[in-house]
Amino acid sequence: MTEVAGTTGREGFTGELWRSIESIYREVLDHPFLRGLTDGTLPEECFRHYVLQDALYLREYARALSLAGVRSRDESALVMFDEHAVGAIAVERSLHEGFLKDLGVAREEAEGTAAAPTTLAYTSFLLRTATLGDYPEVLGAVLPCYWIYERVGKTLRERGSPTPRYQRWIDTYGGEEFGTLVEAVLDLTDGACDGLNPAQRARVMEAFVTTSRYEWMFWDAAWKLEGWPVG
Ligand SMILES: Cc1ncc(CO)c(N)n1
Repeated sequence: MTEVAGTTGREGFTGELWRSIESIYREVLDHPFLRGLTDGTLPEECFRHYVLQDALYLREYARALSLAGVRSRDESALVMFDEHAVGAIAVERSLHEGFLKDLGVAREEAEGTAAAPTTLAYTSFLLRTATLGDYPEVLGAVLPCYWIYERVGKTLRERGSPTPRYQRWIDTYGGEEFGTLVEAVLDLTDGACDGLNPAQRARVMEAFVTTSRYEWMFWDAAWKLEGWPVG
């Protein structure tokens, strides 16, 4: 193991969670959308689809984080998740001011964009789990949103991109600051899942795997310019 601290090679329950998605994560890194970000071949319309859908995603993700905070018994977790919810909204706004402006997408067009099937399915799953799941399951469901992006950000930063716009996107998630934040969520998850019985742990893992699948699907939907097949 080359990295001592950080979010790789973790022990404990979160380490187990990561090992359960290693094959999904490999498929994420190999996806043509992510390959295209770093070799510069990603068509602009796919990136545009991604950013428009991500703005919609982030609004709902912020709500799921806020619910995670409300559901926590721990005051510092409440503060942390609410800060992250604020952060997600700030990123959503910066997408409008940054990437969408840069891509020539007018605010009205962005606001008139409906959630694609995968965006709706993914955010519905997050919000359902955040409201109806047990608290540890909520943590399992939100964790890949942080962790996969952080690992993807670091890996893509190593690969680099010849396209300045794509490099800017990579830098959003590949920085040290995001890594520190993710580590705090990992530590919280390990603490909250300590003492769960095997059936409870299995449910946390199931939520973790489901979200990880949706992460792959989210990039895949942008790659395919996914829309509703009817209506
Ligand atoms: C789909 C998706 N997952 C995770 C993140 C990171 O917050 C994001 N911006 N978008």
